[in-house]
Parts: sequence; structure tokens; C-alpha cells
Amino acid sequence: MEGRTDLTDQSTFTADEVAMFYDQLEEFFSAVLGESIHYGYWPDGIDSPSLTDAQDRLTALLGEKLALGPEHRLLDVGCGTGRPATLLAEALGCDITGITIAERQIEAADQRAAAAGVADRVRFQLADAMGMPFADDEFDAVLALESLLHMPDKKRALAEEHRVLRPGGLLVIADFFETKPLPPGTVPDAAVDVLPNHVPPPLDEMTGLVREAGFEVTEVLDITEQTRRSGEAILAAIGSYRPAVDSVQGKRIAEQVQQAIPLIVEHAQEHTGYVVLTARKAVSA
Ligand SMILES: C[S@@+](CC[C@H](N)C(=O)[O-])C[C@H]1O[C@@H](n2cnc3c(N)ncnc32)[C@H](O)[C@@H]1O
Repeated sequence: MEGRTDLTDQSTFTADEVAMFYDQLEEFFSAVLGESIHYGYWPDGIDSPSLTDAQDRLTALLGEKLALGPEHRLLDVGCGTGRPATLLAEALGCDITGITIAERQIEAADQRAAAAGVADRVRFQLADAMGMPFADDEFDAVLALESLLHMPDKKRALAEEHRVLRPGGLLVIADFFETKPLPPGTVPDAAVDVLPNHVPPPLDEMTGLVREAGFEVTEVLDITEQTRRSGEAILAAIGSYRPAVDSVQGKRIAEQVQQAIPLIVEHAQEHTGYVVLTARKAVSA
């Protein structure tokens, strides 16, 4: 694969580089974040520190927004290693196709779905969200759980999500948005850019992109406060992590990311919020 290997370069990452990032860090992510690669959700009154429980609560919340049943087909864009899709298949009974740009995630995802006994209705494949191998109108709903942040061309990704949805179908996005930009002229700390494409747009810009892609935005649910504990949960997990990655390069990148995480978390806490955005494709064009 072409491309830089120095992941502290601050220019935009390509889809190939995002794939390399996840393929090389799969062991790292499962050690630090568990089976899901996303933030957790702590609604008022829930105090348990478990990141896994909180991640599963976020997945359950997205399941409520999707409101699908056994007769429906869901596309999970950026499926990771398959825990969200597996949980949603169990909870909703729907048919799910998950796509990821990182090849190594597919094997783990397939194994997870098989172990949960849902492999008959859940499958995973390698595909780029910015050019999907699916027919127009193929799905009843699309989920983008922390995948839009990685897209170098968000307009293209949203246009594709719109194309593969049937008229009236739902798009549910869970992602970060920028709340407080760095003051003009400030150069972000290089370590903050270790994560590919992670600096998100402000909420109004993100909502605007979704509308421009042809969707009607039906709900914008700001859960910044309810996801805030994710930062400290990740920091606690990272504190006890010791790299055990096979390849020398993978180990080097894991160490880079491990060192960068406190800064990334600090940046995320100060400069980003978290939204669940629900949108509908118009019934008639
Ligand atoms: C932060 S992880 C979230 C994974 C999963 N949704 C979860 O919550 O466990 C981002 C995911 O987006 C995928 N991804 C990033 N860029 C992509 C692209 N261009 N096309 C398809 N998937 C992509 C990554 O491979 C990874 O699976």
C-alpha cells in the first residue's frame, strides 16, 4: 500500500491509511476498548464504570432509533469487529450487512456473529463507504457508528448512504462534532493527529452535510454529557495496556497511539461533543 507510515503527519488520511491504522491496531483496540470501537453512554442515574456496558447502552440507544424488525435490512457502515451489529441482530432480529475498510476486522466480526448464533442474518464484507458495492434502495436503514469521522470525503459517503437506502429509509449517525475550535493560528499538537481524520465538523456543518445529501434530519440528540465518562474509562484502560502487537511497525504505532491518547482524550473533552443524528430519505424524490 502506498502512503506514509508516520501517523503523526497532520494532513488528511486516505481510506487506505485508515485501513492500515485499524489492521495494525486491532489487538490494541480490543485490549483497550473491548469488542466495540466506540464511546459509551451513561444516561442519568447510571453510575457503573464499565466501558463495555456503556458501549452496549449506546448500541441499544441506536437500536431504538433504528426501530427495525425481522423484515428489515440494515447496513452497518464501518462495522468494526462486529459487536454492534451482533447485538442489534439479537435485539431487533433484522438482517444486517456490515462493511469495513479494514480487512482484519472481518474475520473477528464473522466469528462474533457465529458465536452469537446470528450468522444466518449478519454478514460482513470489505468495502469502502465512499463507493459501496450495493444497488440503489437496497437497505431499510443505514447505521454509521463512529465511521463518518474517518471519511476523507464525507459528502461522498453521505451520498452513498442516501443512494443505497430505500425511499423513506432511516440513517442513524453517532459521531463526534466540534464544539470549540482551536483558536486561529494555533497548531494542534502533533499527537492529536495520530488518529486518522478525527477532527470533526461543528454540529451545524454536519447537519448541513446530511441535508445536502438529500436527507430530512428528524432528530439531533446531543449526548455529549452522557458520553463524557468515556474519556476517563479509556484513560483507565490505556494505563494498564502493554503493547503485544506482532509486527514491529504495529508495535511502534501502538506505542505512538498509547502515548498520544491522553492528549487526544483531553482534546476531545475540551473541543468535541457527541451526537446521535437521525435522518430520513424522502419517500419521493
Ligand atoms: C471507530 S471504528 C467504529 C467501529 C464500529 N462501528 C464500532 O462501533 O465498534 C470506525 C470503523 O469505520 C471503518 N471505516 C473507516 N473508514 C471507512 C471507509 N472508508 N469505508 C468503510 N469503513 C470505514 C473502520 O474500518 C472501522 O471499522
